Amino acid sequence: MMGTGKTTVGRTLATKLGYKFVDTDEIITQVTQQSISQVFAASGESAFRQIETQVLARVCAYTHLAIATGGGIVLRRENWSYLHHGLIVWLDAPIELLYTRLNTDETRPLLQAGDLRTQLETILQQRQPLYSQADLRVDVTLEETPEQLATRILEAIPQVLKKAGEMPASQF
Ligand SMILES: Nc1ncnc2c1ncn2[C@@H]1O[C@H](COP(=O)(O)OP(=O)(O)O)[C@@H](O)[C@H]1O
Ligand SMILES: O=C(O)C1=C[C@@H](OP(=O)(O)O)[C@@H](O)[C@H](O)C1
Ligand SMILES: [Mg+2]
Repeated sequence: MMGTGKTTVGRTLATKLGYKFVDTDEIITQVTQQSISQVFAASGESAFRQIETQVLARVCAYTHLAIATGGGIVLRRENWSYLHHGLIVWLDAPIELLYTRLNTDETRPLLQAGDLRTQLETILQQRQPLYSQADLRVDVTLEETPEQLATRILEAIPQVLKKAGEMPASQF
């Protein structure tokens, strides 16, 4: 979800892994030469989603890469086939934490109209079933630094891989 720390923690996680790092929003900004807000304003959300899918389709092919996506990446079914090239981490954060972080933020076009708490609740409710399809869920707390969160993710990954290895062939 927006504001959970994907961009920030993803970068730290990549460093810890010795991986390269990309953020799909940053690539979209580079390719379009526009901020995310400008893309939404000039071309609309649906055009943004199309570019987002194209970017994900490219970056998912790489190994040794940590990818931070935008929180809406889960919305298109097509994106899941690309996401599943890797291990999908869901940073799960309570509304209050998101509110604290995004209260004065103007860079997320989907949160600029109406009451922020209501907006966050509505979007999170719609997306929760999609986020829960991730391989690993990590609870985000206000106290933990990006560094600490990245360490916790790293520590949890072997368990996810072990579980996947234990799955009977019929699950695939
Ligand atoms: N663990 C953290 N502790 C404190 N602030 C954080 C943490 N993770 C992210 N932030 C801050 O919260 C805001 C949103 O983080 P960001 O990485 O952009 O989230 P996302 O990419 O998921 O939308 C940024 O201002 C970032 O500096
Ligand atoms: O959740 C979303 O629909 C979006 C999340 C944003 O990225 P972050 O999740 O990094 O804020 C950005 O892609 C765009 O504003 C739409
Ligand atoms: Mg981000």
